[in-house]
Amino acid sequence: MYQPFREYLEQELFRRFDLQSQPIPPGLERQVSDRGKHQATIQSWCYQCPEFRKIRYTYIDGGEASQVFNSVIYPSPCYDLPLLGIDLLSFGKKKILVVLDFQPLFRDEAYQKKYIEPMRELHDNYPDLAQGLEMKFYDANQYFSKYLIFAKTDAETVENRLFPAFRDYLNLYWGLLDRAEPLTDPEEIRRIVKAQKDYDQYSADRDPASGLFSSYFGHEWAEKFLYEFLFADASPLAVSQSKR
Ligand SMILES: C=CC1=C(C)/C(=C/c2[nH]c(/C=C3N=C(/C=C4\NC(=O)C(C)=C4C=C)C(C)=C\3CCC(=O)O)c(CCC(=O)O)c2C)NC1=O
Repeated sequence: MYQPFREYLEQELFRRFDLQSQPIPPGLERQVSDRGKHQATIQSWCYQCPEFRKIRYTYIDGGEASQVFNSVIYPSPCYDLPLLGIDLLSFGKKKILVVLDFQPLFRDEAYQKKYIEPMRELHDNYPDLAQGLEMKFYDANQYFSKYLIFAKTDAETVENRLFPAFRDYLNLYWGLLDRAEPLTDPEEIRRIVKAQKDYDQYSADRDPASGLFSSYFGHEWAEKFLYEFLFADASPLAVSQSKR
């Protein structure tokens, strides 16, 4: 269902950037689950280039039971650009949740003006995809912008509305990168390294997918996938481990 989104992202990346494949820890790149009623395959890709220190995306194909396309693009720490975050989910055809955002590293006004305000026009063009839903797992004020795409929707809207929105948001993101001036002050660069690391820790601790991974591929695999691939700069919390 979301394969055209993955293909489009991939084409854009290869066309615009000089990508280098990055290794994915053994066993995490591809996995097949027979645990559920339906077989599910999870596959991931990882690259880097001078502009982006980590580009990762994952596709879960569980037939009609589950289709997921998830991606995070981390700019090189000499750019204070937001992360590009994509989470497109479909469970059993009826439950379709789509999220797409430029995930801000900082919340000051200058940052908002520079990176978030430019999203406003797109956001306003897609009111059906920007439903202002409440978040249960995450804090909407942390690492999310006010102009994100966040909708509970249907397959037709995914095809006819989300796909053009996806192209528009991606184009805007590449444009922001084009206009961004690389930082040279080591202090400023360190601040970005830290902010991206904090994002990983926050996201790993709250990721609503960990139960899904565990149910398909087992707890051990799920922990490894979360802390060694998806959010590799996060460390497992003692508390959250004992909770699980
Ligand atoms: C392969 C990894 C991966 C998967 C499969 C995944 C799935 C995933 N994301 C979810 C919600 C969500 N996901 C996001 C957003 C994001 N999530 C992101 O990983 C990114 C990059 C964004 C940013 C666009 C939001 C905002 C929600 C709703 C959570 C809430 O209500 O708090 C949910 C809960 C759906 C529900 O029952 O309501 C799942 C299972 N998350 C993952 O990280």
